[in-house]
Amino acid sequence: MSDQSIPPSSSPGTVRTLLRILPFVRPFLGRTIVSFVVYVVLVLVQLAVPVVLQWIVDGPLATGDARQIWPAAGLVLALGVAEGLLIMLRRFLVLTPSTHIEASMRNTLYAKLQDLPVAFHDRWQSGQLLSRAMGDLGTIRRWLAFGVILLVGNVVVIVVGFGILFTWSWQLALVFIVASVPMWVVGFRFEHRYSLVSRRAQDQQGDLATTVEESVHGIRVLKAFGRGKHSLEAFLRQAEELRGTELEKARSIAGLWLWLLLIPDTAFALSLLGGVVLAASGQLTVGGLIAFFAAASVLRWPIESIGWLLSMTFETRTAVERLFEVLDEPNPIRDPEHPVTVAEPRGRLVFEHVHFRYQDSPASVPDLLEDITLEVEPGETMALVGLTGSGKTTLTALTTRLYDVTGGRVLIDGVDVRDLTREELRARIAMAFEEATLFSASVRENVLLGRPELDVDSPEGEAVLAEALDIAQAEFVERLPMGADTTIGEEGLSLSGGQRQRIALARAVAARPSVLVLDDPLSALDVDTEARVEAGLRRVLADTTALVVAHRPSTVMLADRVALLEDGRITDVGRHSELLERNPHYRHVISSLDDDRDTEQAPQEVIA
Ligand SMILES: Nc1ncnc2c1ncn2[C@@H]1O[C@H](COP(=O)(O)OP(=O)(O)OP(=O)(O)O)[C@@H](O)[C@H]1O
Repeated sequence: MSDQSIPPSSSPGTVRTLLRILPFVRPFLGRTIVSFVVYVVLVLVQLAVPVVLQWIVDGPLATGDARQIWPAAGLVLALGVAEGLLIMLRRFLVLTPSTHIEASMRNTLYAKLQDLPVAFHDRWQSGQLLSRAMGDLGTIRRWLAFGVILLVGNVVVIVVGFGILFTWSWQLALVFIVASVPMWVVGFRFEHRYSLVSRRAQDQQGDLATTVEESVHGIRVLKAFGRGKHSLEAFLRQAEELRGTELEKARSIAGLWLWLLLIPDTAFALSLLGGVVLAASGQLTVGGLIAFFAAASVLRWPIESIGWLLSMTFETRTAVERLFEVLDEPNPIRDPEHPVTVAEPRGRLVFEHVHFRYQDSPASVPDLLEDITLEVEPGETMALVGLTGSGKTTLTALTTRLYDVTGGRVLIDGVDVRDLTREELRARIAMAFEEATLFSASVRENVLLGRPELDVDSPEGEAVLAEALDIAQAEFVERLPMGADTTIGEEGLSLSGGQRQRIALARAVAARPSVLVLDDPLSALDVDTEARVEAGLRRVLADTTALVVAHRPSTVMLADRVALLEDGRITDVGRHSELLERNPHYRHVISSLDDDRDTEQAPQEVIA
């Protein structure tokens, strides 16, 4: 089971949980109530047929008055037509609201996922989120369209129906009701068992979705390492587990069904016995007896349906719980109540006694970043250098609040980044990562992602695009089948690692930020292309502040100054040549970078 599950026993009751979707339902509450009323009227119309029957049997049939038969038959026909029309009306009324409600919940969930910080996404499996956005919301929609209306409607109808039965014969009605009581006991016992197993099944579906997603994503690795069979076996194990849980669910429902069929049948049989005795002793008319059983037959479906409606309701409760586990997730990285704006953006980036530790790191482990103080002046390019795992990527992530500092401050142009709205902050600082993520959209849309104010097809958009592609040396775009309009990303054309990185770099450049944060975005490029990209970047970086994580000596050469990160601390800052001269650890890092990444370039060339 996934980490995200909570045992239903520790969660609030079913009704309270289900009521949480009320804000989404409220705009359609009127229509939902009307469809509920229509359903109750529908079943009451069905219940009216036995009343007419009784009247026919005890009236015209008993007296032999043929003239009254026709109006009675006409009434039964009218009731049948009314029933058909009401069924149509009910379906029409429920379908539109339920799809709207599902869409609005899905939009809210998506917006929440976008808003939640990276730390949340670090913890949650994507399949679990996917299964909530698709499967769970579908379950809620089906319940809103049919489940809740049938459930509440059927309960009302059962109560009214029992009332009618009482007016015909209180003795028979009593027998019928008493004999039905065990059904409610079975229903209550079912709730707890079914909630547990239904939660487990929904979590396992999420885990399975994660496995499918991961293996589709990592298909190359699986094939390259010949792990397809192993991965299939693991998948089958998980699928088998889910099948077992689904079977358990089905068995649980089957057990309930047994009682839900057996009990009304027994109640029926007992009242039939009593009815015959009452009719024989003259305490009940024949018409009354027929009407009683006709009405009891109409009540059979509402009584029997309670079983699956209950299971549907408990499944929906689980779906609602799973939905709100995400929607309730607090977001510590929020916009300030009284945001400040940077009056004159110049691009001065300052880390002031910054501390940081990941949320899940044990208390015994020291902070990952300790007392970082670093000033990057406007227009300056600062390279961050350190051994692998020293915290370079983490430090860059603090600039745009992908994570918040746990101590100290990050300032841009003198303003704490937490005092700006996230929108303003992320307009001031653009990032490019080593792992270039592209979206299923055209090259143009991917590159201009950070310029929402620009019409992508306008001449201005075209100019920004051309300049950014030129700086990133992404001239290959012209040779794509539809140039910059070619769809790339998962649904489009596959690009090489280096091509992807250049598009991502162009995206960061096109955002025209005051500060550019580059986390080793040139790692997949060959030396020649890297040199050309660097020349292009030098033009941009001349008036843009840049913080560049360097994994290659050649990237270090791009920088005005270098900050050396050693075990989470900045231990030296200075020009590359100065550091080489005075800092043995720097020499060690540079030569190890050289060995790791740049075997084709001699160390002397770099140091020179
Ligand atoms: N999301 C995360 N949650 C918990 N720990 C993390 C997370 N991301 C990174 N770490 C840990 O933080 C440490 C520093 O990682 P970071 O990626 O910042 O180092 P780096 O210097 O950029 O490394 P590299 O040069 O290999 O890219 C590592 O020990 C890593 O395991």
